Amino acid sequence: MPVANDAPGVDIEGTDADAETGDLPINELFQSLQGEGRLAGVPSVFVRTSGCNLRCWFCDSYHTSWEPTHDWFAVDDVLAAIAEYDADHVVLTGGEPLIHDSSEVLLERLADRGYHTTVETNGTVVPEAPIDLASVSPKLASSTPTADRDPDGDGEWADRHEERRLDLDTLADLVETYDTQLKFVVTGREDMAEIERLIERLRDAASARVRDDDVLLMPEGQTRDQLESTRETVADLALEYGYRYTPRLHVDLWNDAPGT
Ligand SMILES: C[S@@+](CC[C@H](N)C(=O)[O-])C[C@H]1O[C@@H](n2cnc3c(N)ncnc32)[C@H](O)[C@@H]1O
Ligand SMILES: Nc1nc2[nH]cc(C(=O)O)c2c(=O)[nH]1
Ligand code: SF4
Ligand SMILES: [Mg+2]
Repeated sequence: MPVANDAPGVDIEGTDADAETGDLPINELFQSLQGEGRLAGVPSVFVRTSGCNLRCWFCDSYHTSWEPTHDWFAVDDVLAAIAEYDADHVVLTGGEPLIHDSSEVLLERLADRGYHTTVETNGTVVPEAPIDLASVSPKLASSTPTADRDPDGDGEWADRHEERRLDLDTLADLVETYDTQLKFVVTGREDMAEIERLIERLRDAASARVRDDDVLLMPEGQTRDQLESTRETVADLALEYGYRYTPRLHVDLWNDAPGT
């Protein structure tokens, strides 16, 4: 599916056209190897919705967050596009896929058809839908688009991002409801205190167990060159703290090429 350039805007709360028509704003749909997390290396079809309720300064999917582009597709057409590929695994990502009500419909239909589903989410929304692996990436303070790091202006999103990025009850609800991995984008050692504190609070708040194994550290970097300077530090931190390390296989393999 092509990336559209002149589609109508996406309401950041996900309460716009999709609520009325049941359509989803799709930025891209492609097959690749899952590049991140527990299922890294597994051939998967990626469905990338457009629109996000956050604005990480480092977002590697700029055209779903800072400057969203998409075409609107009926859920049935998304399913037909997925069926074109010989794949058992589907990854629903974005943008933030769970701001769209129709993502729940898509996930129901994918489960009916026997697909294994992973949802890549920032952990601010709890859906009512079947998900095999909730790949939750809670956003740390180092993700906030302060004026000096805003890719698109002068920090006008910083306060909203800061207010929304973490909600402990929502994270607890997610880990209680789904098989969950917690995948943190790590920019450096400074992030570790916040991760440790968050995991501690989540363990207190949630009735489900959160194992060290469920916590993954992922180096920040949109390109091979950027990863070159972060990956070893993050690998060392995983060893030091006893959490998992996850590579960004797709970036190692294909750099920042679209549709990978
Ligand atoms: C584009 S996001 C879409 C899903 C959801 N909005 C989220 O953030 O989890 C997909 C994954 O890429 C990660 N990511 C985005 N930009 C990144 C970067 N510059 N370096 C490393 N990971 C990044 C996110 O944390 C998330 O795990
Ligand atoms: N190959 C590949 N693996 C991924 N895992 C999570 C991705 C995402 O953008 O959510 C992603 C992606 O964009 N490409
Ligand atoms: S939450 Fe995900 S899609 Fe949204 S800006 Fe951050 S990385 Fe990008
Ligand atoms: Mg990606």
